[in-house]
Amino acid sequence: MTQLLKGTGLSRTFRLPRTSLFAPAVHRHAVQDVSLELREGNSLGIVGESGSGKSTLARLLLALDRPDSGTVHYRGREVKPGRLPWFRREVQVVLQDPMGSLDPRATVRDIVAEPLECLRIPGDHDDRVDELLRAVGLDPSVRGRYPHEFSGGQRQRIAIARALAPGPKVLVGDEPLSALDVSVRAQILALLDDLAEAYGLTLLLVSHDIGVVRRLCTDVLVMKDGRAVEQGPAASVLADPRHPYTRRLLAAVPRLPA
Ligand SMILES: Nc1ncnc2c1ncn2[C@@H]1O[C@H](COP(=O)(O)OP(=O)(O)OP(=O)(O)O)[C@@H](O)[C@H]1O
Repeated sequence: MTQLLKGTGLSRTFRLPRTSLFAPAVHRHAVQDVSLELREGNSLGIVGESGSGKSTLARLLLALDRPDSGTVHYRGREVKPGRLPWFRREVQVVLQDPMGSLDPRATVRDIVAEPLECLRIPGDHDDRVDELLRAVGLDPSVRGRYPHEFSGGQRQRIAIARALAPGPKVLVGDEPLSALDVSVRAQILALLDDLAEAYGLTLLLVSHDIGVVRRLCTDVLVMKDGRAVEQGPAASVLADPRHPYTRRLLAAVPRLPA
């Protein structure tokens, strides 16, 4: 299977603001020496408690932030923050908060067409926007409306349509369901599952919800205090976790009575 995204020895430390004139500078090791591989057709779930470094790791892999050490490669080519049109066509992202990630002054048409225009992708953008809206379960007639006119779930559908616009191979989701009502989560989860199948997407999903990862991912990486404490096929890691932290995470997942 072709290797798509690869992170090697990634570390990122943040210097926190001093809390007083005399307090020593504090450094937060958000990600420490993490390596991972994403292979075509597989999907990787990054799980861990809040603050374990999941989003920082995702930002490094998306080349939205620069590691202090380590490298990111896509199909063997090194990726560094900067103008990366070739990489942005291949790897797209859906963030947690669809309201925060959609420009309130832009119409749905302009939001979904943004990557097509920024990446100068040829073709009829209006037709492509309509096709993408249909793919995410929205009627193309909504193209002239604004984000505030939609529910949270519909806004996340718009964000997903935008991410799919350039025809990416990899879709990164940073907690794409956690800002949504519980009733809507299952719908967006099913949509991501269907789209991954229909478009042959490789997913990289950051989630604190192991149920989501169990449903969508073939592989899992468990983060604790910035380190990857366990990684491997989801079926074996989630059925027979080796690390006590993974066991604790799994034990914290509420189970519905059969
Ligand atoms: N820009 C930043 N400046 C300072 N500290 C940061 C910054 N970004 C992240 N951190 C710190 O790095 C650590 C890891 O944060 P990160 O957001 O990656 O964790 P997370 O697992 O995604 O958590 P959550 O699920 O709550 O989003 C946290 O302690 C966080 O406070």
